[in-house]
Formats: sequence, C-alpha cells, structure tokens
Amino acid sequence: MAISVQKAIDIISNLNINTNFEIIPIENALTRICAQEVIANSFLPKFNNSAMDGYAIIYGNKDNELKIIDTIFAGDDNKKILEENTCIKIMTGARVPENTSAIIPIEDIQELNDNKIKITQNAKEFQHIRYIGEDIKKDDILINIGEEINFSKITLLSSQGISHIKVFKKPKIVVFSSGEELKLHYEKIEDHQIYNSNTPTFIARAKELGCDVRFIGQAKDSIEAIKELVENSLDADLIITSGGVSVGDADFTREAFNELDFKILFDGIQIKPGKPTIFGKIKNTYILNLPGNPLASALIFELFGKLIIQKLLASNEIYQNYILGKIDQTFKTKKGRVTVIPGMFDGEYFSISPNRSPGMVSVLSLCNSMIILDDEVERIEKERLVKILPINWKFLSTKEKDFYTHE
Ligand SMILES: Nc1nc2c(c(=O)[nH]1)N[C@H]1C(S)=C(S)[C@@H](COP(=O)(O)OP(=O)(O)OC[C@H]3O[C@@H](n4cnc5c(N)ncnc54)[C@H](O)[C@@H]3O)O[C@H]1N2
Ligand code: MOO
Repeated sequence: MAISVQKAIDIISNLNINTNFEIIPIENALTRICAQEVIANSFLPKFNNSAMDGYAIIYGNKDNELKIIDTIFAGDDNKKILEENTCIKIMTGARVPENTSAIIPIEDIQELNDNKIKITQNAKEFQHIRYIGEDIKKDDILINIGEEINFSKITLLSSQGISHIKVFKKPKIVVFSSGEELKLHYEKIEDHQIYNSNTPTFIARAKELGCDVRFIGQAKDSIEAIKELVENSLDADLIITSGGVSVGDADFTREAFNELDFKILFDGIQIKPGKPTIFGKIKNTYILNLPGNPLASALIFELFGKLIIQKLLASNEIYQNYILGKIDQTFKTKKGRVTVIPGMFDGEYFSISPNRSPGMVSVLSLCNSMIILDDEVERIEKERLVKILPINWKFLSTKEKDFYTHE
C-alpha cells in the first residue's frame, strides 16, 4: 500500500543509522561530515593587533606632534609600550603595544622633521585595533557534529592549528540495474534496445552527495540473477536500483527481494510521478528501488533518495529546504495526488518544464529545481509565490519545513 509523502519522510528521518568514524587530515576533509564537536582552543585574534599599516598612538595625544620610537612588523615579539607624545610605526597584523588606544593609518599623517609625525585627519578612540577574541573566543563551538566540512570550516580549523578531524565514514552505496532491454552506454545496442541512463545517473548523483559508490553490473531478468547481485552487496549501506517492480511480465526485482527476507519500510508513495518506489532493508543494508521511468526515478531520488543519503552520511541536514519564487504562468492540474513538477528557477521566476513525462530522459538537464504540489492543488495563478526545491544545488535544512505549495 502506497504511503503518503509525509509518512515516507518520517520513515527516512527516523532511520537508525550505524555510523563509523575515522580521523583524517583536514586537507582531505572537504565534503565530509564532522563526527566531533570542534572547540576553539585559542582566541582569535590571539592578541590585539593593528588593522592598518600606520602608527600606534595614545589617543589623548592625537593633536600633538608624535615622535616615532620604534617599528613593529607582523610576527614581531615587541614588548615596547608608548610614552607620552610618542608613536610606534606598526604594520597590519602586528601586535599593538599594550597601551595603544588608536591606530592612525599611514595616509592620515604628515611626516615632520626629527622623526616626528602629525595627524592630519579625524581619529576615533580605539580605531583600527582588532581586539583579542573579537572573532573567535576560546571554547567557542566551531563545528557541530553532523555539519559538512566545507571551505569555510577548513578556514576555522586551519586558523586554530587543527590538523586532523574526526569525520563519519562515507556511506557505501551499491548500484545495479535490472531489465535486459537495457544496455550500458559502452555496450553495442540493437535497434530495439535502449541505453541504461538511470544507473549512471544514480552513480553520479550519489558520488556528488559524498558517497563511495560501486557499480556491480546488470542483472539478467531472473529472480536468481537479481538475488545474486543483492547478496553480493550486503556489505553496502544502501543498494540503489530501478525498475522491474511494476506489473509487467519481466518484473522480477520484487520477488528477488522478497526471497531475501526483505523488510519493507514502504512500498509505494502517493506521489506523481514515482509511485512505484520501494524502500526497505535486507539485513543491515537499505534498498531503494526507484521507478524505471527515468524522470520519475531522478525526481524521486532528489526528493527521498537524497534524504536517505544525508541520513547515511550522518549529516544533520536531513530535510528539504526551499526558496520562495514566483511562478511565471498560471498552471492547472488534476488534484488528488502530490505532484512533483520540475522546472527552472532563475532567481525570481520558476518556469515549469514544458516536457515532463515520467519516461523522458532530457528534462532535468534543462531544470535546476522542482515544486511539490499538495494533493489539493488544482490551479496556481501566475505570479504566485511557490516553494522551490533546488535539485543540483544542495540546499537543505536541519529543521523540517512545510515545503508544499498550498492553494
Ligand atoms: N499496467 C501498468 N503499467 C504500468 C504502471 C501501472 O500502474 N500499471 N505504472 C507505470 C508507472 S507510473 C511506472 S513508473 C512504471 C514503473 O515501472 P518499473 O519501475 O517496474 O520499471 P520498468 O517497467 O522496468 O521500466 C519502466 C520504463 O523505464 C525504462 N527504464 C527502466 N530502467 C531504465 C534505466 N535503467 N535507464 C533508462 N530507462 C529505464 C524502461 O525501459 C521502461 O520504459 O510502470 C508503468 N507501467
Ligand atoms: O509514476 Mo511513474 O512513476 O509515472 O513514472
């Protein structure tokens, strides 16, 4: 029995995932999910320092002639302090003398004789001093468990001198295909045969999402052949396959799974396209069987498969997020089932893809997003705001959101 979209999401978000971790150099950590709370071990800046090339002064002396008594470069361990009516030349990033109360940029002074300067512009007390800890405080949480290590996290880690980080192991995903009419792109095909485009799509997308992906081939149309491929892959966290589950005479996938003690988590989702989606588990390996129709399988992958992968990655972003944009045309549809509509969002308007039959392969190459209509929607007026779910940009949320477009 097909379940609701909400129920499918609940099942996915409540999956109990066994996670493993490893410790790796931060250089290799990009896109990995952090498995530890990273705490700042020092203040940043570590010391008060100059934000400008200029002169450290005592603010109360700003209207006087000031004698230059020293020069400090970034990295110097200079302990000299200012005396009345003196200044110290200082470079950007250098530690400021302890009693500095302003930095005067080099552009704002006039050089006088006798190694003296005069300030020619207005100055404010404490200007151009970067204070200890104003950026990061010691013991601040820098990265939470479940956050993805991206470039800006690498900035944090390296700024603290953290060389290694604990991350969750990449999930192992196995992809195989069934359906003897399908040939892989490197095989010769006859006129009556078609290329398998789903399998390479899942492989590419699972890799993009940060998984270790293994392709184990094409099953012949027999229960035994499919069983063999599945049994061979039970070391994986997730097996993704497509097709072979509808009512056709050559649809053996379902029987093969059943013979392997398949525990069904859901069998069918009340959604269009993509109803014949099956998700379950054989031993410790999840199995996602997507519809054979290429567009249906790709959209279902985006809506549900991506969330399953986020769970397996141990990411804390396990829900869809959306962007609000206007629809560029009035749209009519039949109500009664949640509908996924692919389209192109240009930053302001969402344009529904004119082609969107579930069996098409070309559609998503011209789309960057989708909208999800709830089962009550019959008509959406032009210019109305709709909730746009990005497809090939990762735009997810740590909180579950209502992403339906309501009438
Ligand atoms: N009598 C009925 N027929 C169908 C129903 C139905 O309810 N009653 N549902 C239709 C819907 S909706 C879908 S979706 C498909 C689901 O079929 P399967 O998931 O079992 O997939 P297949 O029958 O194997 O293939 C369907 C279609 O997709 C093409 N395909 C399959 N795999 C690939 C691949 N790896 N790469 C490219 N294209 C693929 C396949 O050639 C078929 O054209 O069933 C409908 N029929
Ligand atoms: O529902 Mo099928 O999933 O239209 O392609």
